Amino acid sequence: MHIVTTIAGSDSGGGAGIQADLKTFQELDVFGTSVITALTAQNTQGVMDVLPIEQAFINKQFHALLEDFPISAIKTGMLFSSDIIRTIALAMTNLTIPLIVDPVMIAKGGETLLQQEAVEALRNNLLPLATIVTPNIPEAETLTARKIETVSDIRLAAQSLLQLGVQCVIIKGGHLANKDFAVDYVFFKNGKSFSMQTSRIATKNTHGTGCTFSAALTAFIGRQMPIEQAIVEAKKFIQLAITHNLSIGHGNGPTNHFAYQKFKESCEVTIGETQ
Ligand SMILES: Nc1ncnc2c1ncn2[C@@H]1O[C@H](COP(=O)(O)OP(=O)(O)O)[C@@H](O)[C@H]1O
Ligand SMILES: Cc1ncc(COP(=O)(O)O)c(N)n1
Repeated sequence: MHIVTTIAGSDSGGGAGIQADLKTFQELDVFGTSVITALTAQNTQGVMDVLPIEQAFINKQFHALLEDFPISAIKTGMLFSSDIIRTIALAMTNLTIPLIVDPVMIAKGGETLLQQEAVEALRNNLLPLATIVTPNIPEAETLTARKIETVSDIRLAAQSLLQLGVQCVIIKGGHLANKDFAVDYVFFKNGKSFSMQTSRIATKNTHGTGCTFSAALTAFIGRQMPIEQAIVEAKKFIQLAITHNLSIGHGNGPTNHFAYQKFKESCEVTIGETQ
């Protein structure tokens, strides 16, 4: 059994954060463990409050796992403050476990999940340790201090993130103004790149899409799948989870983690260039 870890915030509403990650891990046959960085009082309508966990206790959770389990992949989600980021970065130094960083910044409702002062720590302390970073467009803009409107802007932003030492950058196009397709762009340190296109699903139930995508990626990497195949399978997982989304709650409902195992054979991802 492969063991993977999510270092993220708790979403009491169950659609994003630690809860989305563990549900995704379970569906993909890996044993999920967690380091909780913050509690959120949250539902499909928004985040009502955030309670960050003390640095020392975050450290204890992480070391409890590292001392006991042969962890095969780690992902980070909501990290909230520069202190929390530095704690995680310090504990990750000298580990050779693949690290997937989902640079979560703002909830769908606009609430802050990463303090403004923490962006520098994310760039300078954590990204150099990352195997893969998965920003959406606004996150990539914040991390690179560049406006992103075209595919050429996406390529420049990815190059600037690769220069920090990340092995692979996936810029997710969920926020691009394309009503027909959801296209993500993948860039590797060795210069290789490709795009992944699926049909865009017209739904408001996209709570937790970024968390679920990066959790699926972490599970496949943890299962030792080759990195390019893991990225495409994670795109299938999120496409099916959005296609079969759950209309629960009064706001933006969550995605459906059960869909991949039922429908994966029928899901098409079109691979293209990044021009
Ligand atoms: N309406 C949609 N239909 C299909 N795929 C989508 C849709 N919205 C987002 N995605 C996909 O979900 C994943 C998460 O993207 P995104 O929503 O940009 O992340 P985040 O939740 O971090 O903002 C990406 O693979 C993106 O292409
Ligand atoms: C605890 C927590 N972590 C992350 C998100 C972001 O969710 P999304 O994946 O929709 O960007 C969230 N709303 N809450």
